[in-house]
Amino acid sequence: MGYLTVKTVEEVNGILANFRIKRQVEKVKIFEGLNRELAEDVYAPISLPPFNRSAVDGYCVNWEDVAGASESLPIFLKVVGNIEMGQKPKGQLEREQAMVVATGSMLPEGANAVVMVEETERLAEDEVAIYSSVACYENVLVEGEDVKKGELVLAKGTKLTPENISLLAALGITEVEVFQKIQVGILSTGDELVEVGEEAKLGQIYNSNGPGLIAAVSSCGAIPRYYGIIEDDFNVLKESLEKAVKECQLVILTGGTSIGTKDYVVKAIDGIGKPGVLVHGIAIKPGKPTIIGAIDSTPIFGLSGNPFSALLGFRLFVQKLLAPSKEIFVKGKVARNIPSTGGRQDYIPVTIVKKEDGLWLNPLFSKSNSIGVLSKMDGLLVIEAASEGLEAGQIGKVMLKEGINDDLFK
Ligand SMILES: Nc1nc2c(c(=O)[nH]1)N[C@H]1C(S)=C(S)[C@@H](COP(=O)(O)OP(=O)(O)OC[C@H]3O[C@@H](n4cnc5c(N)ncnc54)[C@H](O)[C@@H]3O)O[C@H]1N2
Ligand code: MOO
Repeated sequence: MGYLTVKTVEEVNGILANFRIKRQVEKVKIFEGLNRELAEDVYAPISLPPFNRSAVDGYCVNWEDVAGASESLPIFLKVVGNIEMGQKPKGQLEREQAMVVATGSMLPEGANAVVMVEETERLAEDEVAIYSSVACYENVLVEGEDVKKGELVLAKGTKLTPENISLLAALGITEVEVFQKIQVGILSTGDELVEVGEEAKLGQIYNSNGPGLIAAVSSCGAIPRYYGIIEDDFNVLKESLEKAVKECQLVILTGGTSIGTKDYVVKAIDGIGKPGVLVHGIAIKPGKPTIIGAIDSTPIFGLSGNPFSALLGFRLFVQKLLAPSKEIFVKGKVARNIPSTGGRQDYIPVTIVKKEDGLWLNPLFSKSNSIGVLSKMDGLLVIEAASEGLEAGQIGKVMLKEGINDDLFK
């Protein structure tokens, strides 16, 4: 596998599309199900509503008994009882009878409409005047009109939202099978790194990729498992990678992707199993030496150690597997000429200014090692590989930074 056989982003996306991460299944209580992905089809065990219910406060009747009733020509019915909320009606409703119902009460056999209380007058304990006619099933929530027993209500793969959880509860379902969250191993490589909180001596730098990637993984709904800083030693790296591959369903390494004497990531991946390294070198800037491989069904990403490249590699490739279609793009005019080397997709940090004539994009100075600029930017301007840059005033496409209020730019 040669480093110089650089693949295009489209080719890489084609490879990623064939990845199938092994997902375990677990049962969770619906109270804990928010944002989890169903691992089973859910069929309705009961209908909704489960029985005919009144939609209003009033009197349940047989609609034919009150046909033609009006203010000037009321129809008188015999009141034979009250239906309490949550109670099964005692007996059925005979013709020319009425029962008092509340919004949500179960209707008795024989009742097929409800007259609202304001269209009636109670004349005596056992008599009510009805001043308005009703159609069949008027003011009735009919059994099964919302969901039919046996119907497929939520398909496997559906993400549980508050609405879905409410539906499961309405159906009396307390637990569902969901996919376990994907566990993502994160390994930082580099002898120059120290963990934040420790003392960085001259020549050393803080490991910023580790915490950044932990956060990026969490924001995709996966579980980060951090394996710390791995020294630049082939055997140590191989051992640590092997452990992470065993314990996780996806692994990310940063650093050691280039072709320096201590860049062991390619060798380590190829050394622990098949298919091994599939990509080494992608036509993007920054992030050219990005590595993608797999051991059985566990994808492994070797992201460049450079912080900008590492986080870009995460968003472009790792995120495709963990949380596809999370990206939000906007278009705007570039404020200055922006040259770009053709043949590589170029990502340029920009701030976005909203003016009367639309959005304007101001490029920010950056290198692949930049990190301060990533917090200042609003997003990354994408210059396609076929383009050699954009002239001031030309339209460009920006991938918005995560968490930015995209309403500002609509
Ligand atoms: N002779 C060549 N040298 C390099 C090439 C090349 O084609 N030929 N490519 C350059 C490019 S482009 C990139 S990108 C880098 C890739 O470097 P590595 O992935 O091997 O990463 P390192 O060398 O370990 O580190 C690069 C840079 O990033 C800093 N770093 C590393 N890890 C972290 C971390 N966890 N937190 C913060 N910063 C980190 C590291 O100190 C270096 O400054 O290779 C070029 N070289
Ligand atoms: O490809 Mo590298 O990430 O530009 O420095």
